[in-house]
Amino acid sequence: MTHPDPIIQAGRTENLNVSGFTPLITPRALKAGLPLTPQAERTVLAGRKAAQDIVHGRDDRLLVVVGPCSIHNFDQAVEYAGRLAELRERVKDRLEVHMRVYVDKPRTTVGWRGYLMDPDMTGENDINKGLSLTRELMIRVSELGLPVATELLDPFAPQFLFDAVAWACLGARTTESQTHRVMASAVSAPMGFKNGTGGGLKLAVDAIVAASHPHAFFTVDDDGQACIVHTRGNPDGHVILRGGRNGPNYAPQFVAEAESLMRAAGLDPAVMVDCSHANSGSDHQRQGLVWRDVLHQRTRGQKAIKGLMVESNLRPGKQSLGADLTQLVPGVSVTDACVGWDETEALLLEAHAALGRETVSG
Ligand SMILES: O=C[C@H](O)[C@H](O)COP(=O)(O)O
Ligand SMILES: C=C(OP(=O)(O)O)C(=O)O
Repeated sequence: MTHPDPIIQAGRTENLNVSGFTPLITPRALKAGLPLTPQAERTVLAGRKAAQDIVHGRDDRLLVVVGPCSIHNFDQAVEYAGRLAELRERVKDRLEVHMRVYVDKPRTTVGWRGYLMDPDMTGENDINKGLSLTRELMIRVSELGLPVATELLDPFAPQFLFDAVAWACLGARTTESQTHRVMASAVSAPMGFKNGTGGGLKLAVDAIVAASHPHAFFTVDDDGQACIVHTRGNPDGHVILRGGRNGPNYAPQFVAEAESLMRAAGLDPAVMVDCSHANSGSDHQRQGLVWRDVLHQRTRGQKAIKGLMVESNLRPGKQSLGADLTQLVPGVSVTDACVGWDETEALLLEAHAALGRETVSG
């Protein structure tokens, strides 16, 4: 007698929840079509070195990672990058400015997964197109002399994109993930590790220690061949305070706690504060308050503060992603609310002035 359930009839035990497989371009083919240009390469190398020097205390400037919560439009991202590249030049003696080119979005439950995963924002998930557009954008941004900062989320993405990345981070949802820690150990760029969504700080320091050691994991090589990667470990990790379930964590006692946990782990103390997320209660109008408070701590002598992060876009606020994409307002975030360009410029200039006074008094 045959079983009534067709799956049991067929005797299948795998791919029961898979609706299809689509071939993915190889890293080599993607890079051959969109090679890193010499100018972009110079930006990546200089951006990495500057961030490494800041993290290890060899450079007194502040690392500023600023830009959209998520990229969703190529031209708007290039316009933003053009403005930020000019501003970077004006403040570069005291601030090392990198642009958030965040294309792979972790979600609390479900939602649009970002430009890399779904560049058309239709739910079609044309990842081949997302890879190509993201790579082209990262190269364009780097060619402006502006280093690219991004979140490391999808396990295969670095092989396609990370030659164009100057600074990377593990987000609050993945800092405790073994998969992501071992991937971080392979990354050539300096990396920030956020505290967990619950506020856990020790787990970020544990992640830095884990990622600084050699590991092995599996992924694909440049030819798309499945392979085991053996890593050396990433020595350039730092903590990012982003607040947690119990509220913000940018106040001096949290910075001091991060500093002492890092010292206890034998690491150079290096803390970046994310002015957004739980530190602003996701209210973009509060990012400036956090920015000023942290700057004040730094100019009053808290040298473990090495960086600041701001979610910023051409225009302030956020909009929801409806079915009719023609209704989207240009330059407004479709994920977390961002400060607009004018405020971004004001905040960076204010920091530049404040750090000038630090030099004079320090
Ligand atoms: O920075 C982005 C978001 O905070 C994160 O991706 C989670 O987003 P969600 O809570 O809207 O899903
Ligand atoms: C997702 C982000 O932040 P977090 O991991 O802190 O939520 C982000 O910076 O885009």
